[in-house]
This record gives sequence, C-alpha cells and structure tokens, in this order.
Amino acid sequence: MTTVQDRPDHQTAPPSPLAARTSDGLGRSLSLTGVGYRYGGRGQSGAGVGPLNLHIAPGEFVCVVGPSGGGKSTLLSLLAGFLAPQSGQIQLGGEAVRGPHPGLTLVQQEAALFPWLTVTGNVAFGLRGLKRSERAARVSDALRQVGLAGYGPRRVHELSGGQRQRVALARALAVQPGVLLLDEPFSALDHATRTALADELLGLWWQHKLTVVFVTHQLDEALHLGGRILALKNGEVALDAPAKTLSVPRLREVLE
Ligand SMILES: Nc1ncnc2c1ncn2[C@@H]1O[C@H](COP(=O)(O)OP(=O)(O)OP(=O)(O)O)[C@@H](O)[C@H]1O
Repeated sequence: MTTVQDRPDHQTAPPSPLAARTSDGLGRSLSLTGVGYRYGGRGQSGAGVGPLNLHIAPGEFVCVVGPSGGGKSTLLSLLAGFLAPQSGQIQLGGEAVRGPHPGLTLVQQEAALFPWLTVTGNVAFGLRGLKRSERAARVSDALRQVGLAGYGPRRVHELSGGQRQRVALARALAVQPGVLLLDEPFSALDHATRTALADELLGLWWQHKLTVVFVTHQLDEALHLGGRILALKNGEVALDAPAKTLSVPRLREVLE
C-alpha cells in the first residue's frame, strides 16, 4: 500500500510520465469521435451529451467534473458500453466499442457487489473464462493491492463501506482493464477513508500505467487526482485542461 511519502502524484512523478508510460502498461487509449446521446431519442433536443470529440492517451488520469445534470454519468455509461451512442464512435485502443467490453470496467458509488458471494467470489466474477489457477492468482493479487489480503472468505455484509469499495476496485483491477472508469466511487465514504482510497488509487494507477476516467463532484479531489480535467456542462465540454493550470476558483467560474 502506498504511503504519503511514496505516493506518486502529478507534482513528484518523473518529468514526462505519460511519454514514459505509454508502451508497456495496462492502459489503452480511448477515443470519441462525434459521440452523441439524447435520452429522448436520436436527433431530439432533450437531455444527454455531445457530440463529443475526445482523445485520452494510454496512462492518462482524467477527472470529469461538472454541475449536476451536466452529463458525467451519461458519458461514463457510454464509455462502459451500457448506453450505445446514437451518433459517432468510441474506440478503445483503436478497436470499436459496441457494448460492454472487458477492457473497460466501471466502479460506481455504491459498490454493486453480490451479497451471496464471498469477497473472493465477487472479485473472481469477471474472470470465469480463465483457468482456476490463473483466477486464484489474479484474485489474491488484486486483494493484496487494495489492502484486503486475507479477506477472501468474508461475506460482503461483514465489510465496511470503504472495504466494499476496495473489493469493487479489486474486482475491476482483476480483469486487467485497459481503461478504469470510476463514477464517484468514494463519495459515500467519510473524508478520511475517501482520501486514503483516492491516494491508493493514484498508487495503482501509477504502478499499472492504467488509463483512468474518474467522475467526481469534488473539485479539490479532481485537482488532486487528475492530470487532466474535463468539465462537462449541458452535455458539452466546457473545459479540457491540465490540472496543474487550474484552481478550484477557476473551475467554479467555468462551471457557474
Ligand atoms: N434515464 C434518463 N432518462 C431521461 N433523462 C435522463 C436520464 N438519465 C439522465 N438524464 C438526463 O440527462 C442529463 C445528464 O444526466 P447525467 O446523469 O449524465 O448528469 P450528471 O452530470 O452525471 O449529474 P449528477 O452529477 O447529478 O450525477 C440530465 O439532464 C438528466 O436529467
């Protein structure tokens, strides 16, 4: 587990982390070309997002912020393949995304764990195609990475809120995703747990060279975590800039 001293952040990381991290990590690129979605149906002027044009490089950590109803969750649902774009195309590492894809895993606010399964059963859920030994190795590795080594036999109801989110994170990591999508994953947790988990996420991002898209309402959290900040307002990109060039007041100004 990372500590405050060894936590990689965007200030203390090596000078060109992205350039050094594009070749051999888990992270894959994500591209959106003219992606649009309206809840009333294609061509309607109702709520939704787009058209969006975005390129996220392998290993980028992007934080998505914006007012309530701005389109953050819709964007994540499109990226996760839960909603199909009504226009445009999403590509993961150059491959078209046409529905839920094993390379794109989503962690949500309320960890959607299966209460009838153990921690191990939950983490192994997405690994059913693998050999038993490989599955066991991935599960124990993922649990160790989120600080839950030894928790495998426990039931979900025996865990705290923070531990449940760790299990959800372990389940997402175990499939070795090309892009990790997080929709306010820590917002239901107390401040200390949220900060600790956010720092652990940074450690995992750095270690695995993951591509991360992280939705949050907390502007300070976004600036702390994200290398790049994407602000969505009325379904459109209101701002797309490096976190180091921004401040909380500047973000508030854009989002007003
Ligand atoms: N299932 C739905 N049917 C109709 N409209 C919807 C549906 N889901 C979301 N919307 C609308 O789409 C727009 C974008 O919603 P979305 O949930 O993506 O915003 P958000 O930025 O994630 O908001 P919040 O921060 O409150 O979670 C909003 O106007 C919302 O009312």
